[in-house]
Amino acid sequence: MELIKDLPDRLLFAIPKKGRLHASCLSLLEGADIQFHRKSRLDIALVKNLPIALVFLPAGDIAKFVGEGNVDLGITGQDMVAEAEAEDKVTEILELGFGKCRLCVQVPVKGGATNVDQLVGKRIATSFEGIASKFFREVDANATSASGSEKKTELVFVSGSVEAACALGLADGIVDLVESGETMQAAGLHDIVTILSSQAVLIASKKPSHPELVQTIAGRIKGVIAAQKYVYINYNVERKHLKEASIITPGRQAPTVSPLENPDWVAVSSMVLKNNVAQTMDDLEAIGARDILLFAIQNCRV
Ligand SMILES: Nc1ncnc2c1ncn2[C@@H]1O[C@H](COP(=O)(O)OP(=O)(O)OP(=O)(O)O)[C@@H](O)[C@H]1O
Ligand SMILES: O=P(O)(O)OC[C@H]1O[C@H](OP(=O)(O)OP(=O)(O)O)[C@H](O)[C@@H]1O
Repeated sequence: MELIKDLPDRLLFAIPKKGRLHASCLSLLEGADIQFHRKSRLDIALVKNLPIALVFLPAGDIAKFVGEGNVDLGITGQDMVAEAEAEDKVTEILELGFGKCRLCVQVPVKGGATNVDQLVGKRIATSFEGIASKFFREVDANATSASGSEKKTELVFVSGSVEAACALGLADGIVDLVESGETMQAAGLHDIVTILSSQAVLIASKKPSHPELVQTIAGRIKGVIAAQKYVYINYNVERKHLKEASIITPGRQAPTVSPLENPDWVAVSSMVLKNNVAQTMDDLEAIGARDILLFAIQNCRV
């Protein structure tokens, strides 16, 4: 942290130093033209073309540091923000669309609890101590008011490989992240409750040192994300089908319509959502559109 004190004129931007979010963060930085060279094993890198210093930190620490104002800006998971109890201490600027997962209560498929009430008084292994204890305090309190018995669920802290805890006899259930469900299934577990859904977010401290730069970075990152979400479509269609075509490809404001030499036809171009683009092309073909071309958008501001 001493080094950071030597960087008063730069905005401090925290990036997960490894793990699930690291690679996507690097490609966002590249897309936003935030140029830096990270020297081997150094966790601070000066950005060449903007007054920013990147700080590479564990994803779990980023919410805390942004919340306390030690760094101005950061990327981490919403789960980490909740675990650090930093929801009110940071400004969530933007959901980034990657790192999507759910924090779930998981139990053994064979012989495990079928609902969380059956876990009252049992042992739960997790690395999400804060969220899990808050959740089970409530479960315990509800059970107490329903039955009068004052059993407390015991939390067992483990820092990784949480899914192994039940098989090792350490716990009767776990609280951990699920994305594809492969890790959970491989461990013979299934989820019975989702405590929260999460994705990576850009967060800022309440009083960033360079508020205008925060806006610049947010705008650039928004552009990169929008560019990943949309493609640009261009096609020719008979003028008499323009109304239907405009419904299929409405664009963000309206489609761009250009006249052709043949007055019965027009050329249309529009941004369309990438995840539905095959259906969009099928629908255009069905109304007689021709020469349908699709272009990747490298970057945009929308
Ligand atoms: N399987 C997954 N799919 C999608 N996102 C995930 C997945 N697992 C974790 N994440 C997201 O990535 C964040 C960091 O998870 P990761 O497992 O890389 O962290 P870690 O190993 O605890 O962190 P560290 O790098 O500090 O050791 C999580 O808080 C969550 O938001
Ligand atoms: O549902 P899935 O797609 O299988 O993903 C879930 C797994 O991903 C995360 O761990 P990760 O693989 O990042 O390793 P870690 O446990 O070392 O953090 C999480 O802790 C789960 O174990």
